Amino acid sequence: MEKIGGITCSIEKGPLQGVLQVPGDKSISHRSVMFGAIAEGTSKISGFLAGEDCLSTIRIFSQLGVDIQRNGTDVIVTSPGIASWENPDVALDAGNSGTTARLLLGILAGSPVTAEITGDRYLCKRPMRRVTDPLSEMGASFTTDNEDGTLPLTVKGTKLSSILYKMPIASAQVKSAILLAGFSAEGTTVVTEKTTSRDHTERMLQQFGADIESYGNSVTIRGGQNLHATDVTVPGDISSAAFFMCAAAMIDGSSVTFENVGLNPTRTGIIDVLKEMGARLSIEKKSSDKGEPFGEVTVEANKLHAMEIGGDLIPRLIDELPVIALLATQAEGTTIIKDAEELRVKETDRIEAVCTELKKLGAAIESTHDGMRITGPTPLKGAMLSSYGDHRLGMMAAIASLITEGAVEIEDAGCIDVSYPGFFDHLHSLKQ
Ligand SMILES: O=C(O)C1=C[C@@H](OP(=O)(O)O)[C@@H](O)[C@H](O)C1
Ligand SMILES: C=C(OP(=O)(O)O)C(=O)O
Repeated sequence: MEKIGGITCSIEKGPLQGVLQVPGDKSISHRSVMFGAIAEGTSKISGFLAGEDCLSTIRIFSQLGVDIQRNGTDVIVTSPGIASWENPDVALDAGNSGTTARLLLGILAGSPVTAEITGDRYLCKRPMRRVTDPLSEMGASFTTDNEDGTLPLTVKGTKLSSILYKMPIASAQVKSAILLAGFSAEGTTVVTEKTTSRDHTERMLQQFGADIESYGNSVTIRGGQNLHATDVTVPGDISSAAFFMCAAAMIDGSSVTFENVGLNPTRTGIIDVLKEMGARLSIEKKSSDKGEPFGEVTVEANKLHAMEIGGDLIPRLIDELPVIALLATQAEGTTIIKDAEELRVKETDRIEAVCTELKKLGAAIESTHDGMRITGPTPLKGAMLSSYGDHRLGMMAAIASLITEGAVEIEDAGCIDVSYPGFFDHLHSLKQ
C-alpha cells in the first residue's frame, strides 16, 4: 500500500516476529570506501550499505580518480593512492550525508586535490565550522561564499601541521575529520573528547595499518603515514535495527532476532535503554579481535517504564533518539532526554520535528532546549506525518503506524533510502 514519496502506512496493528538481517552499518560503510580510496591497491568490502548516503561516498571517490565497482553489497575499491588523486571536474556532491562531507573535508585538506564540496538543501544548512575551524588551525585552506561557513565549500589541499585538539562537542565526524587530516600532517595529532563518540575511524585506520592509539578519551595519530589496502566486513547497522528493536519492545507478543548486528560499545546505548526500560533482551556476542564487534540480539516485548537519558549515553545512541521518543510514549512515567542539543543540527531539528509529529498522534511530549520530556503510556491515533526529508523521522513515523488506532500517512518517505533501503520490505516480513 506504499506510495514512495507520500507513503500511506496501512500496516495493521500487531506484534512483530521473526529473524532480521539489517543492512550494513552506515558509518562503517562510508569509512571502508574512504580508507580503501586513500590506500594504494585493492580493498574488498562485504556487507556494504547501498543506501543513498554511502552511494554518495562511492560517487565522490570515483570522481577523484578511484576505481570503485559495486555489486549489491560487495564493493571493490582499487586506488592509485591519495597522492595520485585527480582534481574533479565537477563539485563533489555529498547529498544528504553529513558524514561524507565532514570526513571528506578532513581527507582533502592535506591531499594534492582542490575541489568544491556541496550537498542537498538539508546538508547545506548544517554547521561545517566545527570541522573547518580546527582544520584551518592545522593550515587547511577553505573558501565559501556563505557567511556562516556552510557548504558549498572549496578546499585546496595543502601541507598541514599537527594539532592538539580538545573537542568542544561529542562528534565522531569532527574527531574523524581531524584524525584524517592529522594522518597526512607533519607531526603527531592528538584529539581529546569529553565523552567518547563512536570509534569506527580509529578501529578501521588500525585495520588499514595506521599507527593510531587510543588511551582514555584521547586518540593519537602520527602524521605522514600510508594506509595499506585491506578487506573489510561491515556488520548490520544497530541504528537501523533500533527501529525494529523498539517496535518489538513495545508491541505485546513481539519477538525479533537481529543477526550479525554491530555491537561496538560506542554504539550500543539503545541496548542499555531497552534493558533499563524493561524490555526482554538476549545478546550473543561474536568475538572479533580486529575490526568491529557484532553478534545476535533478540528483543521481546514487556511492560516498559520511563527513564532519564543523558550524559555519556547520548553519543552512544544519538541517531536512535527519534524512535526512543516514540518508545517512551508507551512507557509508564516521564522519560527525560537531556544533553542532546546536537539533535538540533542533524538532517532537521530532530527535537522540534519529533515533538511536533508525535503530538499529532496524541503523544504527551514537550521539547526542552537540549531534549524532550515524554509521559506515557499514551494510546496513539493515526495522522498525516511529515518526514522533514529526514530518514530517521520517516522510519519513526512508520514504526508509529504499528501502534496507532487508524492509519499513519508519511509525507516524503522516500528519504528512508538514505540509510535503510528495503525498510518497508523488512517491516512487512516481520508482520507475517
Ligand atoms: O561519524 C559518523 O559516522 C556519525 C556520527 C554522528 O554524527 P556527529 O559526529 O555529528 O555526532 C552520527 O549522528 C552520524 O549519523 C554518523
Ligand atoms: C545524522 C545522520 O547522518 P549524517 O550526519 O551522516 O547525515 C544520521 O544518519 O542520522
